[in-house]
Amino acid sequence: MLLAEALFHALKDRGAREVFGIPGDFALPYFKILEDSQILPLHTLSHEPGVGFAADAAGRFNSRLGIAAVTYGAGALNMVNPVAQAYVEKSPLVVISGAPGKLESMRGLGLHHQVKRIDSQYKIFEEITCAQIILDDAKTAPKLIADALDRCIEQSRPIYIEFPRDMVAVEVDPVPAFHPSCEDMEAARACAKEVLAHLNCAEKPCIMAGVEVRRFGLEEKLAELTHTLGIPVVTSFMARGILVDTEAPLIGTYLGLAGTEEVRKTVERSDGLLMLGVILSDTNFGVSKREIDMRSVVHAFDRDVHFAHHSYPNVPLEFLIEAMIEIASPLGDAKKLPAPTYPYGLKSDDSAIAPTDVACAVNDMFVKHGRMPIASDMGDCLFTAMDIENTALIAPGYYASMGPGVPAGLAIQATSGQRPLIMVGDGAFQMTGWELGNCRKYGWNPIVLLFNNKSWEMLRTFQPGPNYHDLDDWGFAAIAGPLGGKGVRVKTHAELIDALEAAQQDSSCFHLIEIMLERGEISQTLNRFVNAVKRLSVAK
Ligand SMILES: Cc1ncc(Cc2csc(CCOP(=O)(O)OP(=O)(O)O)c2C)c(N)n1
Ligand SMILES: [Mg+2]
Repeated sequence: MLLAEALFHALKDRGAREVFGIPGDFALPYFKILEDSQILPLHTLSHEPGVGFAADAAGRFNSRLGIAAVTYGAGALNMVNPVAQAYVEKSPLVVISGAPGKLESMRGLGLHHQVKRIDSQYKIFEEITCAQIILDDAKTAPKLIADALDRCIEQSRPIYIEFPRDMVAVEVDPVPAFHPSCEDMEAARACAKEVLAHLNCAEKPCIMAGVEVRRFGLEEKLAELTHTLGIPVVTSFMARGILVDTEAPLIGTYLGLAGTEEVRKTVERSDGLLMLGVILSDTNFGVSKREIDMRSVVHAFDRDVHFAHHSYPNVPLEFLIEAMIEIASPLGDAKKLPAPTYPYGLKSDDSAIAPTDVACAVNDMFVKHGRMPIASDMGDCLFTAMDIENTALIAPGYYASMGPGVPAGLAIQATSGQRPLIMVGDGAFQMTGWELGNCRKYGWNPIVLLFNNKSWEMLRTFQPGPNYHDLDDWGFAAIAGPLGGKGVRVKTHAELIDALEAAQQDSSCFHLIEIMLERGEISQTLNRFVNAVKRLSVAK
């Protein structure tokens, strides 16, 4: 078969459901084979940052591979930021970049889209991917692809595939099937026994579930384990939106001083905290009132399990949880643990809207129409999402780049068929919100909540005063129509409630609800977060 077909079959066999991309002359040959072969559907978007955010989100949502296909130089380097975000937030993103053919790179001419040297792009992607390959040899290409894709899956991190345009149609053998690296189930059982003994000795055991639980598709298994154990389960900030509709005794999301006191005390006062797949980042732990004593923590991450003074190497999270399920017995009573609480019942009146009112209105809408998956951008919209009842959430909770909101929402619908709720600030919408213009051709119809405070408000809360936080009023609602959707600007509770209901009643296109907020009007969670950061930075 053709090398490009072998690559696309390998991606599909390992769970990829679609490709997001923008072609260029170095990529046209493999794009043509992608279209002709119909192995995977192609969704083109308008700007490579959107392609990267969308492909990353598709992978996160399905716990499968996300595929971004671009051209050399101007395309691939335009996508560095989203790939970096995928790397630190552990997303299995596959970057395919077209590239010059063997002969043209030997003519001694500077090629268009080339930077310093022909391999400059490869070197840049070495810094933000866990594996990099160049498909320049028909004999070795199938095995190279198999090994790189398997590392993408097992490490849940991006990989880089450089595809010279004179190689796409060479005849090759099929790519070998997924082959897990050796895992020692006996080591996992020994580790599980020690973890459970550790929890058993603790007076206040607690489990914190992190992003790896989602990335490796372990929510059901973790729910089974934690329901048996009957001890409190929290998610990290990054992992908000997992364990939805499961029997896990989930008491909330750990946000340190920015979250609820009950969750904070349960975590920070635990003498037996088990962290499963949790990224040790400032956004997950930066506003802890009390440093978590890592000597009493067991931390399973990146295929290692760390105790205070020793570790078990190469114990995948799936194997550890399986081994714990085999021998787990109750340590507490799940029924006695408190469930998270959320705001409901927004009054339909002429009051001005505050961010927390948006969460309230969305919760009311979910009660009436059913929950929706949420894609959130960085900004107060993400902190507001913490007050929305637990539902699948794709958000940049660690690397914290602006821009993923709209592309991620489109990806959720492309890859799952579910109508998403997108939450985005006006600043972030100015960056990638225009991808909504692609909804009509693909029949996507997200409901978009645009928090318009005419401001980079998050930055203003950290640094009040300068005018450079002020944004102009772009009148976003009026732009929705020409982009193929419907837009409405809302200023009161009643207008917001009516706009949400209208959007629910009309699935013919995307609905952009431009929510006007006063500058300085921020969510309670962001307010607690900023106060905690300020207090802790003074205290140190
Ligand atoms: C790609 C990128 N460039 C700059 C920044 C830095 C930043 C973090 S938050 C923020 C303001 C966001 O404004 P928005 O109106 O979207 O939301 P809100 O604060 O609620 O009003 C900026 C500029 C980040 N994170 N990513
Ligand atoms: Mg704003």
